[in-house]
Amino acid sequence: MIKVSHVSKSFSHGKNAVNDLSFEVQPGETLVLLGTSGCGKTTTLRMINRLLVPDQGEIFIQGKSVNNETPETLRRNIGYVLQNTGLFPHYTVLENISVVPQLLQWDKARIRSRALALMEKLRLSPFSYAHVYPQQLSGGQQQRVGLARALAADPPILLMDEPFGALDPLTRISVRKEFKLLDELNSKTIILVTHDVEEAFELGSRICIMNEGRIQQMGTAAELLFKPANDFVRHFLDKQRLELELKSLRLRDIWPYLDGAGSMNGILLSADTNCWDTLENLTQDKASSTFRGEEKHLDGNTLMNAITAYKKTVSQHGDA
Ligand SMILES: Nc1ncnc2c1ncn2[C@@H]1O[C@H](COP(=O)(O)OP(=O)(O)OP(=O)(O)O)[C@@H](O)[C@H]1O
Repeated sequence: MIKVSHVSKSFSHGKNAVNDLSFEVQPGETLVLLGTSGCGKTTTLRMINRLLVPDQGEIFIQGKSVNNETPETLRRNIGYVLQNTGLFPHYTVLENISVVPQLLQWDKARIRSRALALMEKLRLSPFSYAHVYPQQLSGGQQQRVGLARALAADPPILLMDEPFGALDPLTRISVRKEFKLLDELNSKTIILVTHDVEEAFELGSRICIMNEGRIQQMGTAAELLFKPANDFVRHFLDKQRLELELKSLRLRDIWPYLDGAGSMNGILLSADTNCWDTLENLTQDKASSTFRGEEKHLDGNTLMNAITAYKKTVSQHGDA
C-alpha cells in the first residue's frame, strides 16, 4: 500500500511542482495520475521512489516512511517503468530483465528461469529474443522488456511513467490490452502516469486529475464524468466526453431508465456490457439484456434516452 501525505516539492525557480498532495493506493488497485504537461505527475512518482526528496510531507510504503528505507528494500518493493524504457543498450534482453534480481543477489539459475518465464508471459519468445540487444527490437517489444524488467523481482508496487507513450497509436492500444490482462499485475499496487485521457479511463481503478501540482479530483471514471468537482475537471474531459461516458456506463447502471420491456430478440447482452459496446452490437443485430430476472429489449433510442435520464438524475440528486 502507498500513502502520500501532504507532500509538496519545489525546484529552484520557486513555484511548487507538487502542492500538498495526499492520496492512498491499495493492493490490486491502479491509480492513474492524469494531467496536463508540467502538472507534477513525474515529480510525484520520483518522490515515491525516493529519486527526489519532498520538501514537506511524507510518503509511506506498507506503513513505513520511504525516508527510512534502504535502496535494496525500495528496489525489492518497487518496479519502475519509464516511457523510453530506460533499457541498457549494451545489455541483451535477458541481461536487462535480470538486473534487479542480480542486485538482490538471487542465484543464477533462479534469475534465468524467472527472466525466461517473464519473457514467455509477455509474448517475447526467449528463443528469438533472449540474446538480442534493445535496439534490435520494435518499440512495443522494448516496452515489454521494460515491463518484464520492472516485474522481475516480483515487487508488490509498480510505478509506470507514460509506459506506452513512445508507441504508435495502434501498438499502444494492443500493448495496453495485453497489459490489462497480465495476471502478474492482479495483486500489485500500481501508479501509472499518463496525459492520455482514454488510457487513464481504460486502465485506472481510480483516476487522479492534477493541475499545477494540485489534485483537482480523484475518483472512479463515473465520479469524474458525472460528478465533476470543478470546471477544470469538466473541461478536461469535454473533448472525449461522449465516448468516455458510453464506455464507463454499463447496462446495469442505467437499467431503471431503460424503457424496453420486450421479448428476447437477437443477441442477449450481459448487464455488465458497457453502453459503447452495446451500441456497437446494435449496429449489427437486435439485442436485449437481462438483469435481476427482468428482460429488456434494447435499441439505440432507448439506450440514449436512458443515458440522458441517468445523467439528469445524477446531476440533480448526486446519485442515480
Ligand atoms: N529537476 C527539475 N529541476 C527543475 N524543475 C523541475 C525538475 N523536474 C521537474 N521540474 C518542474 O516541475 C514541474 C512539474 O514537472 P513534472 O515533470 O513532474 O510534470 P509532469 O506532469 O510529469 O509533466 P509531463 O507530462 O510533461 O512529463 C514542471 O514545471 C517542471 O518544469
